Amino acid sequence: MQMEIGEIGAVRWYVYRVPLPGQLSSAHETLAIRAGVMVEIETRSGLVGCGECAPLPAFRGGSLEDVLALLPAVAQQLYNQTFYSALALVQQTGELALSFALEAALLDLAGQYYHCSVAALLALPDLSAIPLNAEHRPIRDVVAVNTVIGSQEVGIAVRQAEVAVAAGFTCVKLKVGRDTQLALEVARSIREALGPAIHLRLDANEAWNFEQARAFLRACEPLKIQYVEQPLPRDDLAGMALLRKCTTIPLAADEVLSDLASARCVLTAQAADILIVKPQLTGGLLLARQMIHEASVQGVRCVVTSTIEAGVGVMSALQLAAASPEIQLECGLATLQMLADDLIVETIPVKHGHMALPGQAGLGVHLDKAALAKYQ
Ligand SMILES: O=C(O)CCC(=O)c1ccccc1C(=O)O
Ligand SMILES: [Mg+2]
Repeated sequence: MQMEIGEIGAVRWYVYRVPLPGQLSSAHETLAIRAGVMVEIETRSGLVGCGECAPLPAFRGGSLEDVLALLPAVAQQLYNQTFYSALALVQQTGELALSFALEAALLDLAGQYYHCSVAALLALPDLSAIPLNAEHRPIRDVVAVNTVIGSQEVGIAVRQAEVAVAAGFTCVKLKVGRDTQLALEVARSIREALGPAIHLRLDANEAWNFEQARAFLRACEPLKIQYVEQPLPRDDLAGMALLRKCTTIPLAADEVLSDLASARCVLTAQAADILIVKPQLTGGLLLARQMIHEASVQGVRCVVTSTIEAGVGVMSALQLAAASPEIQLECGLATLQMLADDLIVETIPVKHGHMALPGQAGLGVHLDKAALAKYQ
């Protein structure tokens, strides 16, 4: 059964720049401002879907300028298209972050049309045959999430971890820099301060070479580390595969993942225990869903994270996590409070280390036009 959502009548976009008042430091950079573009797709019947494109070229992928250069032509192509032909078009824009945004907007429209969440659509085995009148449900309504602490001085990191745990988080992700001695000291201090029950994961953001990573992981073994993200440079799949054999701490792949092909390379090389799936950077929710499925079939667990986008991007990623039965680990979605504004009308609360779907059709969020004007 094909959908009758109606033809696309308008595509609009809003460029934004939002500060991160507290900044976020990693081995890559210090993030102080986040720039992106919100998109809206409107059907001739008056449904409006939204999506968010927030490239992060310092991490991977193209720039916002690349996206803005492409967007007018892609928008032009979308006019008068029906749902499935539009979906096929947006999956190959040439910029993964733009594909993510436009696909999310289309899924938002489809969810509104079918009175179900985007998570429920993503949980369907086949989107090309959405059963009419079926009861569409997501896999779950609530997703467990971690807090994230930037790389910084020991005392500040410990205090931030304690505040997060007092607020109900049971999983803390710590960014660690190039200095493995300092990284060890911070990890040890946080473990001592929080006790043994809290899940503690580390993100090295490619900071180390093989010998540094091996020594660090060995020293970390008593600290009950949940996993370490991207200890080695992204290209070093062989190094990752070898490092996995040298430690009992699970290793996660992040920077190395872009499209589905890159994930398949990681799986084939047995280079990770866990994939960090950032739908903003992998080319869309449907592709990310496929990535999670293929990883799980091969015994590799997945974590969905934001890229510190505003509310539309974070909600898109939350819908993906809620649609994925394979995901048991806490997801990296509790990042909105780092931004000066979430640019949406709704708020997406984090309660006791969990984030809930809004219980609305589609994505369940709407652009805050006043906030977009303020941060344009
Ligand atoms: O995982 C999280 O909790 C937050 C997401 C995050 O850390 C991140 C956000 C933007 C870019 C890179 C990364 C990363 O995981 O390295
Ligand atoms: Mg990471």
